[in-house]
Amino acid sequence: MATILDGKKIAAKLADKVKENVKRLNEKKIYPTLCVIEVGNDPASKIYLRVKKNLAKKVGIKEKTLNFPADIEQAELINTIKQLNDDEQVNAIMVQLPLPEHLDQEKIIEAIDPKKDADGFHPYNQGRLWQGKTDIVPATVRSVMTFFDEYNIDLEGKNALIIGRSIIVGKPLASRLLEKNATVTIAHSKTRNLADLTKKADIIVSDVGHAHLVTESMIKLGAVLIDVGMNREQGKLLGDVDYEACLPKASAITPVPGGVGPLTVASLMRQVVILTEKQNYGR
Ligand SMILES: Nc1nc2c(c(=O)[nH]1)N[C@@H](CN(C=O)c1ccc(C(=O)N[C@@H](CCC(=O)O)C(=O)O)cc1)CN2
Repeated sequence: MATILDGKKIAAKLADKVKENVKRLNEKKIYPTLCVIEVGNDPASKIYLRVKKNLAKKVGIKEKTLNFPADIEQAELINTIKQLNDDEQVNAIMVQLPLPEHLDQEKIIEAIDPKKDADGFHPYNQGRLWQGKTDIVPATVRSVMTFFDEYNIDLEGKNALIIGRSIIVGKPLASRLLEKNATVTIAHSKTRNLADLTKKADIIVSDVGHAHLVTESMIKLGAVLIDVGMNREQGKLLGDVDYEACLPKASAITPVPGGVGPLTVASLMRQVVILTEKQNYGR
């Protein structure tokens, strides 16, 4: 039976640490501030933003959300980001994804000052990550790596399969796993015979948004399964991994909900503190 990797427990531990970090900054009259940009009224984003707001308040991070209508013009959004880049009261900026289709996500992310890039999605920070500089890391990637640390899951020489090649998870995670000396494969929508790859994997991280894509017959005995997928079906939240069926065969597994999600939000708060500390280095 697999060890259940408890995202809520690890998130609470990380949040306590972040709260201490914030207290220390406050003693120097530094008040970490996160500005969140929300475009439109996507129901799932609303849930995630509420979780972020609540945790920011709990750990003492100042948070303000700017909500724009779904039909906002790209130039106006980029202009707002530029103003936030210049605002000394703002330490960290993030744009909640997904964005409405008429907006160019790449251009919007590129408008964020890399020094205030809470998500670590800016090409400059993604490039630094590939060079092994691990201070600014996308929150979901930080969350996945924290599970390996907290549960002493050794990565050296292991076959790690990432399913999904987004800049939010798949690509930056590959660089972190390589740093830890795993042998990394990235599968994606055009991959043939996915099961051939999953059966050889010691570690599988799935982020494709396809409910129960990874089944019991596709994994090897003792595999570590990290499920980033979040699929809402008939009011239920399901992961990319068939959790119940894989539980007896895996050695460790994250549940959905209660796995990667909560730890991602705590990791974002950690990232806000890191950005604030870097901006105030020497104070
Ligand atoms: N700018 C960003 N946009 C998005 C990101 C991101 O990292 N940056 N990731 C996801 C959404 N996300 C954070 O923004 C996120 C997803 C899930 C959770 C979470 O706590 N999930 C709970 C379940 C909550 C529910 O009931 O739906 C869980 O897994 O237990 C938090 C944040 C896409 N966009």
